[in-house]
Amino acid sequence: MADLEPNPFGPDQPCFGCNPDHPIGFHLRFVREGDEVVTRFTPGEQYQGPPGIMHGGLVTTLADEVAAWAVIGLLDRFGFTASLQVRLHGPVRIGVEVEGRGSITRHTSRVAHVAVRLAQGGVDTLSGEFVFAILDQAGAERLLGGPLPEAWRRFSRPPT
Ligand SMILES: CCCCC/C=C\C/C=C\C/C=C\C/C=C\CCCC(=O)SCCNC(=O)CCNC(=O)[C@H](O)C(C)(C)COP(=O)(O)OP(=O)(O)OC[C@H]1O[C@@H](n2cnc3c(N)ncnc32)[C@H](O)[C@@H]1OP(=O)(O)O
Repeated sequence: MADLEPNPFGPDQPCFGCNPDHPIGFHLRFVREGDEVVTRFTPGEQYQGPPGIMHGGLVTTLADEVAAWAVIGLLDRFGFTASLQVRLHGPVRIGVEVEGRGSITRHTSRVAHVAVRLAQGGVDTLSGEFVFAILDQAGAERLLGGPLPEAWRRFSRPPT
């Protein structure tokens, strides 16, 4: 098990899922366990939909972040979420630790497919399949609307 560098994109990155100082974000950190990235997160009351239950869209956001970190931590690339399919098997209870696991099911230099599972108390609450587009520097700059900071460039696909 190895801790992944918690903020490879630096202190100014704004991510809801993983910026450690985000005012309302998830503040996720990840470890690598073999071919998986793993996070643990206890949802607070601010993430409720129905009383006592985490909002399904936020559960999906949590899974999206796990999937994104599978690409970062296992492929050393940054992927932009291109599609996702999730199944919510059971409620995610507020105040109970969630374990999230992500792994790469297949990938090329341009696309990565990621499987995610979320569980509480060993019982699966979500399973999902995500597709990420891995862009070259020019593509990432077009999508982001400006130049990539130097430290982010190594996460892009080499130009073809
Ligand atoms: C890369 C440098 C580093 C950038 C770092 C950025 C930020 C860092 C800072 C802080 C962040 C830290 C952590 C963040 C962690 C997680 C955040 C979660 C992730 C996100 O929240 S991210 C935002 C939401 N996300 C979007 O905002 C994308 C909107 N969308 C698009 O912008 C386009 O839709 C795009 C670009 C996805 C595709 O555009 P496109 O198709 O024009 O691109 P392109 O042609 O290059 O496709 C390339 C290959 O992907 C294949 N492909 C595409 N889509 C596919 C699919 N659905 N299924 C199967 N294959 C697919 C094509 O078929 C082709 O494959 P092939 O080449 O083999 O034909």
